[in-house]
Amino acid sequence: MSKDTSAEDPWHSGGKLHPVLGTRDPQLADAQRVWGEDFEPVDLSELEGADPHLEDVGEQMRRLRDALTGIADSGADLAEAAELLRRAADIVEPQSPDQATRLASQWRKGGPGARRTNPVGGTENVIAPPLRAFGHPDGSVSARITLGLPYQGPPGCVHGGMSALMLDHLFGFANHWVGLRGMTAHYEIDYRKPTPLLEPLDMKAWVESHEGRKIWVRATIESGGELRVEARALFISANVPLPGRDATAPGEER
Ligand SMILES: CCCCC/C=C\C/C=C\C/C=C\C/C=C\CCCC(=O)SCCNC(=O)CCNC(=O)[C@H](O)C(C)(C)COP(=O)(O)OP(=O)(O)OC[C@H]1O[C@@H](n2cnc3c(N)ncnc32)[C@H](O)[C@@H]1OP(=O)(O)O
Repeated sequence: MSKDTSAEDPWHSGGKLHPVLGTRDPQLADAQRVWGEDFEPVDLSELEGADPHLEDVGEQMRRLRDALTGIADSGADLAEAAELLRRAADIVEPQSPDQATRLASQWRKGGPGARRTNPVGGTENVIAPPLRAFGHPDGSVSARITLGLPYQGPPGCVHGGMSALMLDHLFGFANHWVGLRGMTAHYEIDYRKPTPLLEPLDMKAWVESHEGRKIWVRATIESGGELRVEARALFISANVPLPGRDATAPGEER
């Protein structure tokens, strides 16, 4: 029988989590305008105050990411920016512990897990689309996001892999919102209509059914009131070893 590790373990945590402190939340007001004042974000783990400089670096890098994409034929002079960025990298790189150390530190007991850095919505991950999920009383979760040029696939459209990535992540939230968790085992996706860049996308995910270790989830992406993507997946409740923990850590349990 597994012991309850939920209080100390970011991978095993269940139930309602708490907001990430110190994180800017530009999407909450927008989402509440769309879905009503009572829609709450799916709470994330309460983290000790983020380093404001780290948040700021992330924000400046996202500004650059968005400003750089497609700039090539504009005549912009980037020489000074390149030099400043080289200096910034020269400052940060020597201070950054090796990746194995940073990985383990994310998964320490009571630590943040990968929430700050995951590739969907991680505020400290500059490649992450800024997805913010909201939990609904009916057990579903939703997110509204507008993606820019860095996420382009077909002309003017969202790359299908981005849609798949965001929905897979939203499945994780859908599980979590109803107290389940698992690994994606099987994932099927139908792209019904092109998904536009630069226009709001409304995503929804929910647990359809679950039995034993199997959790079936569904999700959709709509834009302009039209269905663009629908997906279904099977999650299997499973544990994975946590980086930096010894072999008797909860990752071994099932
Ligand atoms: C993710 C939770 C995070 C928690 C953090 C907490 C709070 C954060 C808040 C919210 C969370 C938000 C976001 C979460 C982030 C991301 C979500 C994305 C999730 C992923 O990014 S995840 C990575 C990709 N994922 C993998 O990397 C899995 C690799 N894989 C395996 O690790 C194994 O494959 C495993 C463990 C899946 C099963 O292995 P196993 O040995 O434990 O079990 P076994 O094979 O016996 O299967 C048992 C029964 O499932 C059936 N079954 C199995 N596979 C099937 C398939 N494909 N199709 C149809 N049926 C299948 C069997 O047929 C059998 O059925 P039956 O019992 O009826 O015979």
